[in-house]
Amino acid sequence: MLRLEGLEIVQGAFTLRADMTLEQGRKYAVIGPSGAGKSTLLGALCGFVPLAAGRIVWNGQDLTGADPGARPMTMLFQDNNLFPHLKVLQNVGLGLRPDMRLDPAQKARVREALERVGLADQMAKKPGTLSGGQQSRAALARVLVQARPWVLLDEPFAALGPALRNEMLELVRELVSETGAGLIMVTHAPDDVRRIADEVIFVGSGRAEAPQPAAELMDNPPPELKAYLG
Ligand SMILES: Nc1ncnc2c1ncn2[C@@H]1O[C@H](COP(=O)(O)OP(=O)(O)OP(=O)(O)O)[C@@H](O)[C@H]1O
Repeated sequence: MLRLEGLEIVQGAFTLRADMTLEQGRKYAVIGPSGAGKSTLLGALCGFVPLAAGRIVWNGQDLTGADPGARPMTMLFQDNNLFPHLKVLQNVGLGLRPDMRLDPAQKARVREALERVGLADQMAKKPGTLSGGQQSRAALARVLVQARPWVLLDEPFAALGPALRNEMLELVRELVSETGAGLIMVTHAPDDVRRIADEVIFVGSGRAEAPQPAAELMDNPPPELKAYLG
C-alpha cells in the first residue's frame, strides 16, 4: 500500500496537492489537462521532485527523503532512456547494476527479461539499430529486471503508431499482472485508460484527486473531466 499523505509539491508558481492511498497490484491511469501536474506527481513519487510538505509512505516505510534508487519504484520515460553506445543486453543489465558487474544469476535474469519481451535475438545490438517498438521492449525489459513493486510510466510509447502502442500496453498489462507490481501510468488517451486501468487519478486545478474506478468514471465523468475529455 502506497500512501500519499498531505503532499504538496511546489514548482515555481505551480502547486500540486495530493492525498490518497494506492493499493499494491492495481493499475492506475493518471489523466488531466496539459500542465496540470501529472509528470510532477510521478516525479515526486520517484524522488526526482522534492516535496514542500507531506509524506510518501509505502507499507509503513517513510520514503519521503529516500533517494530515487532506494524507492520501490521504476520509472519508464517517454524516450526510453537507452544508452546508444551500449548493447541491448548491457542497457538492460544496467537496471540491475549500474557498474554492469553482473554475476551469473543476474545475467540469467537479464536474458530472461529480454526473452520475455521478445528480444532474445536482438541482445547484442545497439539501440539505434532497433525499431521504435523494439527499443520500447528493451526499456520494458530493464523495468522488468528491476522487479520493483511499482512501475511508473509517463506517457509511454507516445512515439509509436496506434497498433504498436496497443501491443506495448498489452505487454505492460501482462508483465505487471505476472509480477504483481502496481502500475501508475500518465496518459492523454481515454482508450488507454479503458484498456489498462482499474482506477483513474484525475489531476486538475492544482490537485491530484483520489483514485476512482476507471470504467465508472469514464462513463459518467464529472464536469472538469468531461471538459478535458471533450
Ligand atoms: N522545473 C520547473 N520549474 C518551474 N515550474 C515547473 C517546472 N517543471 C514543471 N513546472 C510547471 O509545473 C506544472 C506542471 O507540469 P507537468 O509537466 O507536471 O504537467 P503535466 O500535467 O505532466 O503536463 P503535460 O500533459 O503537458 O505533460 C506546469 O505548470 C509547469 O509549467
